[in-house]
Amino acid sequence: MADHPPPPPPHILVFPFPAQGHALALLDLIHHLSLRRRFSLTVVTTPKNLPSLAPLLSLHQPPFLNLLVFPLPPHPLLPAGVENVQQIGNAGNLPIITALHKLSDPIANWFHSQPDPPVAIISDFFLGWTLALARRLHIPRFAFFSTRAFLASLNDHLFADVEAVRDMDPVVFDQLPGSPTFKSEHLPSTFRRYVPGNSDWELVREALLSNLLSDGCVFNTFHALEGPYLDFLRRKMGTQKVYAVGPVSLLGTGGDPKNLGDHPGSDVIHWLDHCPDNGSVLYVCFGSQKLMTNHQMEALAAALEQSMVRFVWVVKKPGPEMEFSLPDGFQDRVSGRGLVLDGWAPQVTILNHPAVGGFLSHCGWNSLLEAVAAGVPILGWPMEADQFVNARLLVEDLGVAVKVCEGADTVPDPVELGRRIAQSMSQGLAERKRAGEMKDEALAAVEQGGSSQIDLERFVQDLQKLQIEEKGEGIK
Ligand SMILES: O=c1ccn([C@@H]2O[C@H](COP(=O)(O)OP(=O)(O)O[C@H]3O[C@H](CO)[C@@H](O)[C@H](O)[C@H]3O)[C@@H](O)[C@H]2O)c(=O)[nH]1
Repeated sequence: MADHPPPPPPHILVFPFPAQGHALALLDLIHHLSLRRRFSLTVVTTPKNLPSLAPLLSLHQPPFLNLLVFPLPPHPLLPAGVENVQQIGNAGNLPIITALHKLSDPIANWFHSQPDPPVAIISDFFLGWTLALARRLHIPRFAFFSTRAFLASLNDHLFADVEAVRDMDPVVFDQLPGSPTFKSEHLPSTFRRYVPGNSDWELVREALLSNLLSDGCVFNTFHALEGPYLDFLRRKMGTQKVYAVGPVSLLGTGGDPKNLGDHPGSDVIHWLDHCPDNGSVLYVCFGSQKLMTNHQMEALAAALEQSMVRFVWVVKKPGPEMEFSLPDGFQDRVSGRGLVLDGWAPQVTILNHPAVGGFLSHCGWNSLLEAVAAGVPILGWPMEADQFVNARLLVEDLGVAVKVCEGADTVPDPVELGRRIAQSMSQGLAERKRAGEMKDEALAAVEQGGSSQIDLERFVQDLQKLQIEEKGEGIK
């Protein structure tokens, strides 16, 4: 008897959230899932977000990687043409989440028109409403977290009973591992900005609460960093389908900005190549969406100048036509030891350059993990979102970071910040040794037999079983 042809690869619908700090990590995971052609993935996006998928599309094509493009539904808080949080900063999260929710029906209609519809949805944790969509379509939903496992528990705890913590300060989380305590001003921005009864905010609240009710959760973290929180989530969700697969920046080049044609990175690498290979360069970057005020820029410029350290500083401009405000003559005075880059840099490549030995960061989770994976100590300036909570882990619990400033609107004292920078870049820094140890743990996690590699393979196998279940081939 002739052999049956192999079944087609499982079709999965993937829905990234259009913010670089969310999407790049999921693109790295998509890249990994697309390798060896084990899946047929359909990625939901909007027209203006297509360029950010270019690196992925240069590596994978249909039928293994497909796009499903919808115009972004309008929202009164979204200026025309804005489709990504990077364009308007953190305040863009709410209207973009709400606008994307309106794609529920169009996606369901598309699903029903497919000869081979998806057997699962993998979607960003800001898109928790996709759980209701998945239930409608009778398929499982896996939440992808571009941030840490602890944040999932924290958000769930905060939004489950808002009143219980509303007036508490500090807030004690005695049901979470380690019973952490945070000042209320350090809690995630989504919670601090939440307006009870407002329909957009209620959607966000429900979406965040849907994550731990989903069929599984995938985290850009690794066991050695967050073991107790991952175990807590497995108990809370009552499933082993909690996968820690990070650092995803080590998985491949799915979202690596160095592949983007309009963000050339060769000049900065060339510049770094001419610096001594001794970790003497400080890399300064505050993620993809934080726009600093002129006063903050001036203070930081003065601090960098006074520190006398070598540096690469990525400066985000207020608009394509606008200039950033640096003190007069600054670039001339730091010429040869400081490089200012306009808007975007190949961060992962820079962090892994041997000349780089420190990272002044806002403590966005991806930046932190990328620094950990590169063994670079962090000089933390947490500002908003989950950044205070992340800084706590890196500074107090793991000892790979020092805090040099805090607050989204803070204008640091240049003399003090310059002194802290100079001190932190010294070779004797204890955090430098710890960063080297954490790097070894991160690399071990993604190697064959490592915790993240095992979880990734579990995830792949669990997704493949769905196809077999769907085709009625016997997995119970
Ligand atoms: O010039 C740049 C700037 C950023 N990046 C990349 O962009 C990502 C930025 O992510 P992250 O460090 O997490 O910062 P944000 O863009 O600010 O991310 C948002 O989303 C994260 C979670 O997904 C949160 O942890 C942050 O607090 C929140 O601000 C990282 O992969 C960086 O490598 C570059 O490659 N080049």
